[in-house]
Amino acid sequence: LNEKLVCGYPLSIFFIVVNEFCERFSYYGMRAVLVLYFKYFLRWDDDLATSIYHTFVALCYLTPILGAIVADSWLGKFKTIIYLSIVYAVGQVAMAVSAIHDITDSDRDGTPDSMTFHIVLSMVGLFLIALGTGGIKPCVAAFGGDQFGEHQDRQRRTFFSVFYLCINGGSLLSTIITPVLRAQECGIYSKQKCYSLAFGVPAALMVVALVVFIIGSGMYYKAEPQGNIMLDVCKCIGFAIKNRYRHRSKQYPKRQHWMDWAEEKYDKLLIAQIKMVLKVLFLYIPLPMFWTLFDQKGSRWTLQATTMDGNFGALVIQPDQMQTVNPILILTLVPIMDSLIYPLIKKCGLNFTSNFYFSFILSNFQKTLPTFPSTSQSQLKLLNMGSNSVTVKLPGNDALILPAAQVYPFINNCNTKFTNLLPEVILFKSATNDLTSKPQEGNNAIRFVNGMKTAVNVSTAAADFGLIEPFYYSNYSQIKNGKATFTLRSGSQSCEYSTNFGFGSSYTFFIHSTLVFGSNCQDSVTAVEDIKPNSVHMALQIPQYFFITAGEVMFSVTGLEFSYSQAPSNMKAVLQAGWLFTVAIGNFIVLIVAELAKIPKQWAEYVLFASLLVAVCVIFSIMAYFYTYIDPTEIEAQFKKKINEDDEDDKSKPGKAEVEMVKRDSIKCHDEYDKATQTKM
Ligand SMILES: N[C@@H](Cc1ccccc1)C(=O)N[C@@H](Cc1ccccc1)C(=O)O
Repeated sequence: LNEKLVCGYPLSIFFIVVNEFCERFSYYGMRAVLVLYFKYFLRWDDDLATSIYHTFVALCYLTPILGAIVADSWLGKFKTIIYLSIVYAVGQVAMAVSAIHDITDSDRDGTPDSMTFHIVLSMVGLFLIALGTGGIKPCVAAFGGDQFGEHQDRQRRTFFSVFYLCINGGSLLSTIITPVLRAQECGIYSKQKCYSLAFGVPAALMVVALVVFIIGSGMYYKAEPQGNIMLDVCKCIGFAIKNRYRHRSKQYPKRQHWMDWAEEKYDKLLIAQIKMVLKVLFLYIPLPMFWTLFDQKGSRWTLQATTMDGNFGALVIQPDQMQTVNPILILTLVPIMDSLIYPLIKKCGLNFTSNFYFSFILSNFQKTLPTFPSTSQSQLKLLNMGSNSVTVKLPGNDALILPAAQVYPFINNCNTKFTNLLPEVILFKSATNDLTSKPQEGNNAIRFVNGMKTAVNVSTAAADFGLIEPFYYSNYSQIKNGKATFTLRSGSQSCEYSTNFGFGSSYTFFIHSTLVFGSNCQDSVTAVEDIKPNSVHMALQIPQYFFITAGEVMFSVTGLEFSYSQAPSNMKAVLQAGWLFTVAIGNFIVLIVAELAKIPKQWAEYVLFASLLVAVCVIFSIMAYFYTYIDPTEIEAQFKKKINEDDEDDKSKPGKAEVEMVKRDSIKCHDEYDKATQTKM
């Protein structure tokens, strides 16, 4: 093994953790701006953008199986990492090139002329990235683990914690930096949002990751691949099932494990290794439920943040920036957990979920949405444009006193007739394209209704509402939070109207018929709140991030190490891939339940997830209680020793019946396997 040690750690792991830092920077940085690239550069709608995004993420966790098989059976981990990193870097470069609008912008108007070129190149890029990032993922962690000797268990555990810290250090930096890069303007002929830079920097980091990994080349311990192990595993399992079926009659004695039915044909060491793998894979069955919840951070939790108030005083947090809370918490929690809380929790055996808390927060924030009309109803607003209050009698309602410059919103059946409304009372029936959900990214959706007899032009620094005809309304425009000043113009006359906005509201501003242009038209515009601003503060998401991240630290960091330590020597990467496969299934559950099944009530969906997770926690605790830790190296050594002894025996006692030998070995090896697996978890 590795001879160069620094403080008891092999020097080679330095290159591996730096490689992981850069690779995760590259992956998360690119992912942070991907949906926006789809939406604003490729001009896809929300549904297509989110579907392709989730498919890409799921693919990234499916490809580890491919990488692991190649590494464990054919190329070895080192070469697999090198080759797939090259594929990965090419994919990142393809993404960066696909985002250069100037390439196909022959008319130089700032928009690409051949969208097909950009779509095809970016899809090829994403496919290569998924192949690269997924393919190397199980290899890098397992390769890092390989650098430690048999007696360096403690150091290996610390390595997996530091490895996790590097993942989160890289992802934290990139999720802060790439959105800033994207917001820059760049271009040769015309300036546009700089997606090419936002993808280019992650591409550069991937090249750095590859170079760093190659520099460490001379220092690594490189375990040799041991043939097409996965094919052998599949054949062996298939034979065991077939053989068991052939000998199903009661006259054949039972065997301790169903895999023992492969003994007639397969090496006992291989059978023992398959038993180890199956034992761990069985324990993985409930895991996808955790990832289902965990991966909603990127989708549901970010959407939840768009309905919250992100004003932190000097700092205004954007909804997608809330995701950085996860790596920040990891960077603080991993050291605390490792040295203090984790040993304590391990002693008490506590387990918890953040989802019930999450459901509680959710039920609160939805209160800022008004009641929208059903398909048989319409939303109407009565606006008194006069200077005195008026009494209005609505069909089926008591008389209503409507003060001057006030609006009365109500929902009514479509066929209701209104008669005898005073001339100064405007009946405003909302159009079918009315906003019925919170505006995106915490913005405010604003429109104007012109109650004057002349057309009025309305504009602010951030938006132009255009010329609004008499008794007509403008389209919605998005306004950021804070103070906004609107300029109202008619011919050469103008006046200004100012107001303050929070986050995620929608307003209709009514311009009174009595408006007189001058310096100020504060009293001649009435604001009607269609959707209330977000009243629940984004800081309230921090506890739910805390709980899910604490769960991640206890579950994911240890899981990485567990998958390594419990895997037989020739299937280390395969078990890492098995762990990542549970992440892929979790993502598919999100896709199916959250995206396709479309449970009508959001709270019901969360309660469903929370209940499932609680049930899964109970099942998992029982399974983990009965799991017995094994030492694969010891078991393998014993088997190898036994096989060598038997070979010697065979040479000295020629002609011994093969079947007899298989039976005897089988009994001995079972005893050894059982002895090595006696220690409970
Ligand atoms: N905590 C995450 C990183 C993260 C950063 C920013 C937003 C969300 C998440 C993390 O450590 N990820 C690890 C392990 C992992 C977790 C979930 C699914 C697969 C792997 C990673 O390797 O990316």
